[in-house]
Amino acid sequence: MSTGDGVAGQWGGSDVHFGEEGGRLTYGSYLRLPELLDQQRLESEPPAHDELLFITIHQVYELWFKQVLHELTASRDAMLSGELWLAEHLLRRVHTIERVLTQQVDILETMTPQDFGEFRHRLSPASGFQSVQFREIEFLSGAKDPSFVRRFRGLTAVEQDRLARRLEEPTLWDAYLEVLRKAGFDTDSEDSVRNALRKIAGDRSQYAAIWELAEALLQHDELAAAWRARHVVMVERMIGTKPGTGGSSGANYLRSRLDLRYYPLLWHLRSAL
Ligand code: HEM
Ligand SMILES: N[C@@H](CC(=O)c1ccccc1NC=O)C(=O)O
Repeated sequence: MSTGDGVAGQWGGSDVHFGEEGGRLTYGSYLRLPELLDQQRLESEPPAHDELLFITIHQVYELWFKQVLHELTASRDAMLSGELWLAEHLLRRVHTIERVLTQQVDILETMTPQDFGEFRHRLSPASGFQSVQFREIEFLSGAKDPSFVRRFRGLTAVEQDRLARRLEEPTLWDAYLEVLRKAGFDTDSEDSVRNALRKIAGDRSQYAAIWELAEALLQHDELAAAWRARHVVMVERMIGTKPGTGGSSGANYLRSRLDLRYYPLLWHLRSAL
């Protein structure tokens, strides 16, 4: 309800107080800011100046991972229910978030290796390798690899359950194959899928929605690859060839993951166009 504030009131005049109507929801209570802003606890003692940045960056990543999972799950479901425009719309939002995720590396790179060294030794054996949401995104996208679940240490029951469910449920690629089947294509073998993709690519006016969806999936794949590439170069800049706190060989291990692609058939298609 309006309080009928005048111009003076709009600029903070004494008679008008914004945000007091009903006296219930506020900016801080809605966004749970007291809780959110109390979650940055440093391990270093005395406190290392850059550790707040390190924690904040990772927490922001995890918030965006949560959003990405929300959108990818809905995109997958939209494909399964035949709402192709919605599936594509949500994937495009994911692309925008993924670009931000890669750009965020710039912020972390304002930290020098010396300043990282002030608290790095406190982090072991914790590592980004243990990010459950990151692995959920990989599984949901199509790169299901149960060996990662076995290699995780210290997962809570809830986290174990989340990963187990992601291993069971359909991936984005499974959903795309369902789209192909509904459009009348045979998907029984890899060869038949290749043929379907070639046909779609060769007749975009007839298969516009299915083609654009494939392009959106490929874009998601490319943006994930760009993050991996950016991350490993940052790692080399920060720790050179040292082993990782998570127990891997470090940059060497990360380089072994650079060739990962969620949708190899969409990439192979390129050679046939
Ligand atoms: C100073 C910055 C960073 C360094 C030096 C670093 C280093 C590493 C290393 C060495 C690994 C291999 C696992 C191990 O620890 O043995 C790793 C994995 C990983 N890191 Fe980072 N990291 C940094 C920042 C980040 C950030 C900001 C994120 C964002 C969430 C992140 C996410 C990950 C993920 C998801 C993995 C697993 C990758 C995979 O298995 O393919 N890292 N990191
Ligand atoms: N694995 C990194 C440490 C690190 O970056 C990290 C440590 C704890 C939680 C998240 C991390 N981020 C990415 O791996 C290292 O070996 O220096």
